[in-house]
Amino acid sequence: QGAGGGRGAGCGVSRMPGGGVQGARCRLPFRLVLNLPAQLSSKEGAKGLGEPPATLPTVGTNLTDLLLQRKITIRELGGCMGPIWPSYYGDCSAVLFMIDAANPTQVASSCIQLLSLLSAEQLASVSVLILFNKIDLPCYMSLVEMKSLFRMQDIVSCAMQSVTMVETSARDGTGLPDVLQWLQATLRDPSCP
Ligand SMILES: Nc1nc2c(ncn2[C@@H]2O[C@H](COP(=O)(O)OP(=O)(O)OP(=O)(O)O)[C@@H](O)[C@H]2O)c(=O)[nH]1
Ligand SMILES: [Mg+2]
Repeated sequence: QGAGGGRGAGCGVSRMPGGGVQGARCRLPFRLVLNLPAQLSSKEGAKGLGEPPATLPTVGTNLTDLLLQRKITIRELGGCMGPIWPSYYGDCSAVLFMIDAANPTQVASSCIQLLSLLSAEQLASVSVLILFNKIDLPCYMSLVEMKSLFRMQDIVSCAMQSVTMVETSARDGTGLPDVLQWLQATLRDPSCP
């Protein structure tokens, strides 16, 4: 999800250029992280999110620092980088798996990618938040529809991880306070790696 809207100076968030991996441009309905509003900081909490930043197509990988209880770095990996996602698993404390809820043609490939991620040994003790994004679009699929299409009940009951789901719009900011609360609670948990 376009993480290029960096305007972090003085507001608790800084964005850095990508880590050097620049994949070919392609659009897939899933990726690992999201863009959070630049106003995000531990002082302001979920109530101070303000206007969401602009969204942009994902190119390669993007890094964003958030100041919560401590500094955390969010790495966004584009869907087309799926083959090299595992190289980042070892350094991961939480996973945000973002799905394009307005793209029914890619549900199957998103589901396969999700299953592969959930079955990775290195992520066995890492909590996972699934974001059904783009719910601002008129054609988006509801949470009930997405859960049914993904057979989410089966996936969650077989997963080693704690799996949570939320509907979001990176465009208008819907659901982002929930994402922030989940991140804070997850990272506060002593069992978080
Ligand atoms: N309407 C709407 N558009 C969004 C939202 N999030 C991102 N976009 C836009 O959707 C377009 C495609 O972005 P993505 O769906 O992230 O696809 P991509 O970045 O090309 O590829 P991946 O992130 O690797 O899947 C871009 O122009 C984004 O700005 C959203 O919540 N709502
Ligand atoms: Mg993207």
